[in-house]
Amino acid sequence: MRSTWESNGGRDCVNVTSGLTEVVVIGVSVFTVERCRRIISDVSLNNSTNIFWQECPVGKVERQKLLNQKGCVVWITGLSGSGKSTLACSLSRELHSRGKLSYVLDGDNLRHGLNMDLGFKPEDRTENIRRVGEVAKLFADAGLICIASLISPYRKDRDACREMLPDAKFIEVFMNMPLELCESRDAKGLYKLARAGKIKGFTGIDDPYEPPLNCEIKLQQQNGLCPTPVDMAGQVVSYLDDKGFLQY
Ligand SMILES: Nc1ncnc2c1ncn2[C@@H]1O[C@H](COP(=O)(O)OS(=O)(=O)O)[C@@H](OP(=O)(O)O)[C@H]1O
Ligand SMILES: Nc1ncnc2c1ncn2[C@@H]1O[C@H](COP(=O)(O)OP(=O)(O)O)[C@@H](O)[C@H]1O
Repeated sequence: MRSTWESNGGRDCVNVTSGLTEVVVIGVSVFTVERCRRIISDVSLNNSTNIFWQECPVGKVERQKLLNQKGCVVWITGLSGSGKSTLACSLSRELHSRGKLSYVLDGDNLRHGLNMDLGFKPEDRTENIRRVGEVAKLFADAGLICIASLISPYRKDRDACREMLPDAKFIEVFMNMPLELCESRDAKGLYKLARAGKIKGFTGIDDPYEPPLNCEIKLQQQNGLCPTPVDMAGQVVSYLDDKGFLQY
């Protein structure tokens, strides 16, 4: 019998040749060398390796000039019923009327297609937000004002999207509406089902919503009244205008 010790990323690994079979011992596990080769091959098939970035002669700058605007992502977060979709539509309409190109990525809608394989477990929500962040980044690169409206309840997931979009191109809009207001609206009857225990893990009821710590725009009630969707869209448009996104 022959054996050799090798370092394996900090873990010890012993390669043993006994009779006809060469095996690899990692910790308490024993693998045949053939099995190890298959694992390594699977890893390199599952993770993209040997890939190269392709440049194109028409780039973001050219697209932005054509559109006379700068690509960015307006990320609307808040409880179910806080008015995310309503604001997204109102904002999109207002931008359109000013001749600015936008596109709405709505959580509910994306769960009918791109994200139809995902549920509402924390890891599914994280993957949901990651995918939408990547898609939003592509839209911003295309030069559009991308409006993403998702509950996006976990701060770390929203922050990960922010990191994908440097240079202040990620504009987080927090619908800071009290749970009582959202629940009283209950446009889809989901709060009622969640209170009755018929939906588990509902945001704000038995799953957490982590409010942003430093968002760009916070929308809330004033003197107990919710601003109209048009007023709220106006606040976001003013922000985009001030920051120079509505021209090139
Ligand atoms: N468990 C649970 N928790 C929260 N919401 C639920 C749940 N189950 C279904 N729904 C409906 O799904 C919509 C939220 O989808 P999102 O993709 O925005 O959610 S998340 O960002 O991944 O948390 C949400 O839409 P909005 O009401 O527009 O927010 C709900 O209609
Ligand atoms: N600014 C607002 N003022 C009054 N009602 C609103 C406002 N925004 C939304 N609503 C109402 O609240 C309900 C939930 O709005 P919605 O946009 O679907 O929320 P979300 O997308 O966050 O679930 C709808 O019935 C909508 O008409």
